Amino acid sequence: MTDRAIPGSSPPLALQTRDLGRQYGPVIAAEGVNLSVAPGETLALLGPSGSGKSTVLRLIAGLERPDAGQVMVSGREVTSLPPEARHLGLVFQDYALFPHLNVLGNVAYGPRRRGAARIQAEQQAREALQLVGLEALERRRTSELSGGQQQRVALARALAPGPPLLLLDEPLSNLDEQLRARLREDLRSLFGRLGTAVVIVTHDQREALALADRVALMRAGRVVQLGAAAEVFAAPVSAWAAEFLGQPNVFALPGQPGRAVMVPEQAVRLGEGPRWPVISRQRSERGQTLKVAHPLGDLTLHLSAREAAAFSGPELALDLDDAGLRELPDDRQQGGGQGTGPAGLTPL
Ligand SMILES: Nc1ncnc2c1ncn2[C@@H]1O[C@H](COP(=O)(O)OP(=O)(O)OP(=O)(O)O)[C@@H](O)[C@H]1O
Repeated sequence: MTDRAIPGSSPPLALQTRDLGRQYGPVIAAEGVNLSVAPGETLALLGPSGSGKSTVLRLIAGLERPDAGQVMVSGREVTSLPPEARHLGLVFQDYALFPHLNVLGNVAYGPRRRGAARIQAEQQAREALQLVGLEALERRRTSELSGGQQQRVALARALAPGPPLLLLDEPLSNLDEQLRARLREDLRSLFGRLGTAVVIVTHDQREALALADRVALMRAGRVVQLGAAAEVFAAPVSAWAAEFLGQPNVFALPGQPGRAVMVPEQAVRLGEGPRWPVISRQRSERGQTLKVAHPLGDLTLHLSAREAAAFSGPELALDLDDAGLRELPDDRQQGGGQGTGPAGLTPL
């Protein structure tokens, strides 16, 4: 998949990868990965477990060497450089903080390593701690922090040297749902203020939609869709992509092998047309989740409390708005990206 062209006169892209590939024995972890991230832009690498997201991030970081392709950071080719020579901020899942250093010491570590004098490094560290709202805790030992606070220290540590590109691998994965939601908000506003380019790995669709300007959807080592976050979610390229992005109603088209149809809920008109049996009703946060036996397949519908009260019988009348349906290639049987072992990792 080709990313957009680089205009000649604009500032260099914060990141560009060209045909990046990495294989582990028979497993193709990344293949033909072309990404670009403009300064200040956030790109999410989204995909199921085993689809190659972390591999791509490690290749960008220099923690792994690619078998093929190139990595450019701020217009400079860095493919053969070690991580510390790439001037990147890294926050990985196991964000090990240094236990023998306090919060300030942890965050000042990066600038010190880059040659800053102690006073200057601590100044940069304090600015980074302020960005993540932890300036009051600079003297704390890291073992005396909550999980969310440790996560913020890790982020401040990555930000302190002022890297033009920040790489985050599932940065919210070890936190409970409430904290995740709060940090998601914080990160979004932080990215907006910083102007740093960000690549964030996530398998969580909501996180990608909340944080990223653009999304690269990965399956079996390949980028299968790349675009503005809202567009990717609204217009998935295939039945597999639609289901992974959370569309419950994707059905094989009868008599048309390899073709499927996606029925977005906006295309369902309740209370008109033929009546279909309701198979199940479940209470949800918003109202009710219904399953309706429709000739296309079992339709899952989310009704508000008011709609649920209005349509409470054993049957539901509904009509589909043809213009709102999307016909898609049905690639769901091709396997890959579910982390189910080599058989599930054949590239598309
Ligand atoms: N060091 C390694 N040795 C062998 N195989 C590896 C190695 N690292 C990754 N793989 C394999 O490469 C594939 C892609 O892994 P990767 O960790 O990049 O996926 P991911 O999308 O980040 O998954 P997750 O969301 O579970 O972290 C997987 O099949 C994985 O088992």
